[in-house]
Amino acid sequence: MQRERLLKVLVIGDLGVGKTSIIKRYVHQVFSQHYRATIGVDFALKVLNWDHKTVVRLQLWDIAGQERYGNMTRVYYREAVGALVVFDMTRLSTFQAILKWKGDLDSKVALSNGRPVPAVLLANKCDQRHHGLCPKLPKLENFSKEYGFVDWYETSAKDNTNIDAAITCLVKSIMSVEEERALAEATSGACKGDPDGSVLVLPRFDYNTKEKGLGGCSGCLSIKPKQDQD
Ligand SMILES: Nc1nc2c(ncn2[C@@H]2O[C@H](COP(=O)(O)OP(=O)(O)OP(=O)(O)O)[C@@H](O)[C@H]2O)c(=O)[nH]1
Repeated sequence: MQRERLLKVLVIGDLGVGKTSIIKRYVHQVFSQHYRATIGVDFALKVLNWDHKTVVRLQLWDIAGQERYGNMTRVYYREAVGALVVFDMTRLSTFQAILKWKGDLDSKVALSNGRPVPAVLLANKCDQRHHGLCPKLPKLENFSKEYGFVDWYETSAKDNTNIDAAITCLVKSIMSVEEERALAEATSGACKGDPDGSVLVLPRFDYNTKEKGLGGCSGCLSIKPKQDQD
């Protein structure tokens, strides 16, 4: 029987960097030049046949760039297991904001062992490279390592460049964290409710009622939202 994993992934970054476009390209294979700012948060779901025994339900949370200074973000971040942190290659200010977004992420959600949730850095709109800031950017290879990103990609939602590759990289990283956790629990016998590791252990989001509930064993969630301080 196939196992199901529900993964909540955040897509964060400044206003207009292309978060919605990246999600639409990935989930629906479409792109629009038309810009309509996201209000609050939007969701998209993609189901992946990850391997012969696992189906991944990837829940992409499209968080409005304008929410950066809002009070709602802690709720959005809760129970996330990974993030795409996006900037626009043609706007330096959006790159300068990357560390604020990464800091925000790390301060609001962490793995149960206290480590940061996996995050991949996306330099979006690479089709506009000729108007871009490439010479002004630090080497993203070094930058992404230094600030704890799993990896980085130059992407274009418009041309469909590296969108699949970047998201697959993030999911791989999340799944390997999951495997490590499952292994640790199996060897320590910590998870009493799921002796054979076959139930869904991540939070579920009901798309019909828009309510969150826990799937499987609530005692062994792999992510732990930090305490609310708001
Ligand atoms: N050339 C080019 N334009 C892009 C790309 N991705 C997004 N855009 C354009 O950039 C604008 C903003 O894109 P959105 O996807 O709405 O940006 P967002 O980050 O979701 O914006 P907020 O919801 O306001 O935070 C739109 O006009 C898109 O068509 C890309 O890869 N290349």
